[in-house]
Amino acid sequence: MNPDILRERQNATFDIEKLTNILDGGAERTNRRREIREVLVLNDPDFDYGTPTSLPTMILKLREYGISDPVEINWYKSMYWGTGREALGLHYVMFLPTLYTQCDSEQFNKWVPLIIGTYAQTEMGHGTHLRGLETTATFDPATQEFVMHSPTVTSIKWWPGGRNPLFLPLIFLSIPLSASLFDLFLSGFALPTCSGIVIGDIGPKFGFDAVDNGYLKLEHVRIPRENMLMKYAQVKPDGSYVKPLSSKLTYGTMVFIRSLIVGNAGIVLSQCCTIAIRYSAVRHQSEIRAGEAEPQILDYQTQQHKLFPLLATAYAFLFAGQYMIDTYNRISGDINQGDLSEMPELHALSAGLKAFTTWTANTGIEVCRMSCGGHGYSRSSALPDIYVEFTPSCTYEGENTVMMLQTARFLMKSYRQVQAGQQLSGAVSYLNKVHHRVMAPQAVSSQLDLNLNTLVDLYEIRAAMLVELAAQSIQQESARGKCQEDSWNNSTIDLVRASDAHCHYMVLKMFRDKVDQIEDPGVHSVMSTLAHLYAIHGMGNFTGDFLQAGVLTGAQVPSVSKCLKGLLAEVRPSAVLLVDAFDHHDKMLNSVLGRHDGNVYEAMFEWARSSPLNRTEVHESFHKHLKPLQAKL
Ligand SMILES: CCCCCCCCCCC/C=C/C(=O)SCCNC(=O)CCNC(=O)[C@H](O)C(C)(C)COP(=O)(O)OP(=O)(O)OC[C@H]1O[C@@H](n2cnc3c(N)ncnc32)[C@H](O)[C@@H]1OP(=O)(O)O
Ligand SMILES: Cc1cc2nc3c(=O)[nH]c(=O)nc-3n(C[C@H](O)[C@H](O)[C@H](O)COP(=O)(O)OP(=O)(O)OC[C@H]3O[C@@H](n4cnc5c(N)ncnc54)[C@H](O)[C@@H]3O)c2cc1C
Repeated sequence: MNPDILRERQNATFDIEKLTNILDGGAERTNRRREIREVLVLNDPDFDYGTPTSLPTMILKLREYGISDPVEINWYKSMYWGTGREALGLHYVMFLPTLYTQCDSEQFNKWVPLIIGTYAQTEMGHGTHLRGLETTATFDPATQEFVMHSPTVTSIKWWPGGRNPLFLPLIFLSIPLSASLFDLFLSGFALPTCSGIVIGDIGPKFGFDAVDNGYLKLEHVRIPRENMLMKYAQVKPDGSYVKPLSSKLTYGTMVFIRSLIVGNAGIVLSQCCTIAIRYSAVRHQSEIRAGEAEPQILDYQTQQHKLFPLLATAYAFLFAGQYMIDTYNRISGDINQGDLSEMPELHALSAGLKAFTTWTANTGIEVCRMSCGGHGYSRSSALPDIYVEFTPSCTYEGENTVMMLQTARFLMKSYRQVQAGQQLSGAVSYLNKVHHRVMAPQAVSSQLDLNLNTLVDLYEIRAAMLVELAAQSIQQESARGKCQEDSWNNSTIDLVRASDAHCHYMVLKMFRDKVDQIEDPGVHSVMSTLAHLYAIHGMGNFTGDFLQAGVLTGAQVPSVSKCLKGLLAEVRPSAVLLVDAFDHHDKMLNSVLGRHDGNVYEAMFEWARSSPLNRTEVHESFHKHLKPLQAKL
């Protein structure tokens, strides 16, 4: 083991295993996760980590081991595929959940165990604006069929992931918005068995290469009436349409995946922090005091300022992810029972947190990569690949700006309800104080009050102020004679800013609530420090907001920076231990820089020597191109 890493792991001030248990949701789940990882994947003789693993093998293994719990399936798959994406991930996270939530019982029994499918909603001309989708589904009572048609080039379905040319059951969204299971069994390779179908691949992408994203053009293709998913809406044999309780029930799968993405952002950021902080513990460079040995780069304050707030953010997002999926499960259970009362809040929370966490993590991955210098740019670090695979999450499942505006829509509606004298509950209950002017800035002492509860209150006041400012912008636009839509559009910068602040407050509040639940004194202390660091770092980034909200004075601004520096120094001794607690296995991280043993250089040399470019002493291109050229000179 590298001596630096060894030293970093001595004198731990908290029980790492207990922190890992908290992240997993208990010691039993940690043990089960490790059993799946060590016994069922790594020690499985059929599993050769060096070769691409096949989906059928994985599915048969899951059945052989009796793994059916979605969380355990995800543990198995994440070990199986490492940090990359799996080819048919969309089948698991969108196609199946749509069947589970949108099929009536007869359809469920008919399709769920049998097919692998994709989710074809986006068209070349529309991804965000679902009410703009052009694909038509016209019911023909004479034949009891839907005629599916792509009337324009912009209506061609574009992006469906895992568009396996062999067969292609699709969840299809078409006008009127309904989800029809569009069974499309193609024989041969991409040669449709029935006329009217044109499919193909949309071509090379920025990354996401494990997933083949395709296109699908339909020319009056007929599918049975029974292929419309009929749990919430039905078309009867006589052609009459039974409306769903809410047209937004069709959007349910997107809410589910957005809820998953929140925790996934925390996982990906924790992977990158593990790599960058372990590497920063073993990398020595330059000097702090002349004549002394080159220090660990983790001892540079700027390196700590790059990485430790991200470390705190990774923990914050992991806890937010737990809260999000628990909230999703609770409210979707109510929706299943016909109680749609909290559906708007679930949509606003999942949309906002999906955007907030993916934007932050996306930037954070790049900070981690650049903090590793040149070696961070090497594929051996795994950081470039992690970035390339994660960055589309800011676009798919709801483009982030649009998602923030959806949350803003809910905040404005809530603000208007408070103005009308209603009492709010739930995540926006803090807006009640705005109406009663209880939100007046607290008497801010000359010293920064570092109590975590106080910091949460300050974030709450900041969010409320920005919600009120956005609402006032809309009112001012209206007062200038703008119509409602233009007043909204002319305020969208303020609206996104208000949603961002609302999400920031929510994440800090969840972090504080999780810390309050931690009983072990050592773990509580180190997590409390990280929560403070998360809050103070945000206050440093958005000082203007806190000044504008009147909860920070100009005289206090220097103490924000001073406090931040103190917290960085406080985290320093525990940094490696805090990433160890994420418990990412070397095989899954697949990073020379992030190895648990810290033996980076030896591993990097081996990694480079294994490159195909080094298979021969002299590359064949010399003999093929340079040598003949030299002979002519
Ligand atoms: C295990 C780890 C997993 C990690 C992640 C793995 C990733 C896998 C790979 C993923 C591959 C990608 C797949 C895709 O991208 S699939 C396609 C995704 N597409 C979208 O998300 C489309 C985004 N657009 C929309 O959702 C809607 O168009 C939008 C919400 C933006 C607008 O809808 P609409 O125009 O119909 O509604 P309005 O804005 O007019 O609002 C009207 C009211 O409806 C409410 N509303 C809107 N959506 C919802 C909803 N989903 N639930 C509840 N309510 C909703 C809205 O709030 C309005 O209400 P009020 O009138 O009361 O204000
Ligand atoms: C890797 C990847 C995988 C995908 N997989 C699938 C899949 O399997 N199935 C599927 O159906 N789709 C899939 N998609 C498509 C994805 O869902 C869409 O790209 C996404 O919904 C964004 O829509 P868009 O591309 O139309 O972007 P647009 O909405 O055109 O965004 C372009 C710009 O317009 C802005 N904008 C749009 N509307 C507004 C507004 N109302 N207010 C302010 N600004 C606005 C956006 O903020 C953005 O800056 C995938 C996409 C990617 C990148």
